[in-house]
Amino acid sequence: MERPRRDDRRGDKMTDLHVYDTTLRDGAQQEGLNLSVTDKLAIARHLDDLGVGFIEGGWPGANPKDTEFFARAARELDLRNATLAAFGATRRAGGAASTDPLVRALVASQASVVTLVAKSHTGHVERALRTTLAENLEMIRDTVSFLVGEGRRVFLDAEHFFDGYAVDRAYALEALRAGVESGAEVLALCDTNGGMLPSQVADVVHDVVSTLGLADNAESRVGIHCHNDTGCAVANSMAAVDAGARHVQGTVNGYGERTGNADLVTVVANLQLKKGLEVIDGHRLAEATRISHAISEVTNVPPYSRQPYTGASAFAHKAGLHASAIKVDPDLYQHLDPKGVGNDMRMLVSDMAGRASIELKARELGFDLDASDADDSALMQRVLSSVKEKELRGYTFDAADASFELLLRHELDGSLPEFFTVESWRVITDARGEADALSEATVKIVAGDRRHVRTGEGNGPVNALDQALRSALAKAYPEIEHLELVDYKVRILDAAHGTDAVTRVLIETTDGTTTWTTIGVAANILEASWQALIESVTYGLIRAGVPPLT
Ligand SMILES: CC(=O)SCCNC(=O)CCNC(=O)[C@H](O)C(C)(C)COP(=O)(O)OP(=O)(O)OC[C@H]1O[C@@H](n2cnc3c(N)ncnc32)[C@H](O)[C@@H]1OP(=O)(O)O
Ligand SMILES: CC(=O)C(=O)O
Repeated sequence: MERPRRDDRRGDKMTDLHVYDTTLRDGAQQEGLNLSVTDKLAIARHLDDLGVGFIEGGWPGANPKDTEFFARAARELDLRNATLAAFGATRRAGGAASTDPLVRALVASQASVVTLVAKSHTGHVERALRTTLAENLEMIRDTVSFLVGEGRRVFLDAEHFFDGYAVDRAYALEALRAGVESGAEVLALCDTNGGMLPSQVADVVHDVVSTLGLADNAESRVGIHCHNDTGCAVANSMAAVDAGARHVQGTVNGYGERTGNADLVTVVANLQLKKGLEVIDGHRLAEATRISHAISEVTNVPPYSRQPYTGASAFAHKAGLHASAIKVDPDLYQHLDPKGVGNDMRMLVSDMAGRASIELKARELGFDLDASDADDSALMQRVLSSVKEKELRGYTFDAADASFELLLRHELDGSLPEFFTVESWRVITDARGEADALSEATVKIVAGDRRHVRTGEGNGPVNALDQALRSALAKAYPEIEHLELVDYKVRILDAAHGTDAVTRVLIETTDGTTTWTTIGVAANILEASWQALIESVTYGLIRAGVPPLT
């Protein structure tokens, strides 16, 4: 086995600040997030593309999956930017690091960096470890020096550091000293319970840096690891860096135990784009939105639309007043150019829109309208009135871009391209004995010069309608085969009316490259679904460039 080189400095970036990712370890401690070895390898590749300095891969020896991850990583991962770190704990009380099976597993992982969680809070030493304060310091010294002797760079995660500092500052600092004196390169101060506020973090980090003499050029550095229980994980990380921390930990999308960890992308973007510290290559930061979403695909946790910088709504504008100023200069309502993090500005059209919103949205969709032209201006007013009137009835166009585009096209051309006419549709649902209920739909349409009558079966009425409609259109429009319904959402509006309430249906469709959403609103759930289905198909055929009947 090739011995890892302790002088491998790949994780050290141009600005002297480590960007240390723990998505695969602390991120994986999030409720409901479960990664296979293959998922972890895929995420590691994304993190390397993002340009982080270190990727904490997991805890080898603690479970077979993480052990296998490191074995496969050694064979399969060709990291260009990042260094892989193995996470583990100091040795057991009363034992020896050299014979501790979990410490040996860290060595066997072949990772050149080992991050050790160590106790620095007297109460945790006495009550959780159930050992003496002196033995805990010995556990740190023994484990760090053993791993350094094995050629590893050792980073120390001082667990519950801030709480421990409040209870017994001298002991918390003593735990760090034990690490430094044994060769630990990083002393990451952990806000394990996530209860700190930025001013507290700043004061403690400042004290640690000055008391232990760990300012800029010292061999060891102070790091920060924050949880988000006060909603301050990012702010606390920033405060720590301001106070002298030179190693910052976090996870992509803020995954982690309880309320999560500091979102590393937000921290990096703040450091880079707000404070001018080049902590990762600039062109890599411009991939951040794509990478954050790609990682969401792997974790199967839907992306949070309001995630700072990378969320779908991070640069989406709904209010008419905002749009009218953005028309003059996007900077008037944006804190930076979304391109810096690979995101895009979007205009949302709703009942809060004004004519400027319609003009900008139309431009985003490829229609050049000019507010100074009287005809265009009148058209924008008609579209706006139609949007507002429909939103009053339950439509919501900011969630249904494709339906808005159809409405706009209708106003522009006086009608929509007609691909088919609907004669009738109906659905029956049949339940027999213990078997699951099945639905059957019949659709009668005219497409081209022929009438098509088709039935479709499905596990629900909308599925059956979709099947029947596709079957009826397949001959005239073979392109329909590429369209797939990927999501269906129903909301009952004004529930106070019970079954008389209005139903809003949103349907998301894909053609394999793009997805779009259409909307239907009606008293009857099937009628609302049918409207959304018809718009989804119409939009799909327009996108595919299919010539209409009219
Ligand atoms: C703050 C953090 O998030 S740190 C990361 C936490 N992550 C995890 O716990 C996930 C992986 N953990 C595991 O798979 C298991 O807990 C293992 C394999 C590590 C240990 O499992 P077990 O041997 O069954 O022990 P168990 O989980 O019940 O208890 C943890 C033991 O580690 C000890 N321990 C806790 N922290 C440390 C430390 N920093 N150094 C040494 N020992 C420690 C505890 O005192 C306890 O000892 P005990 O068994 O003598 O009571
Ligand atoms: C080490 C770690 O994850 C913590 O203290 O939160």
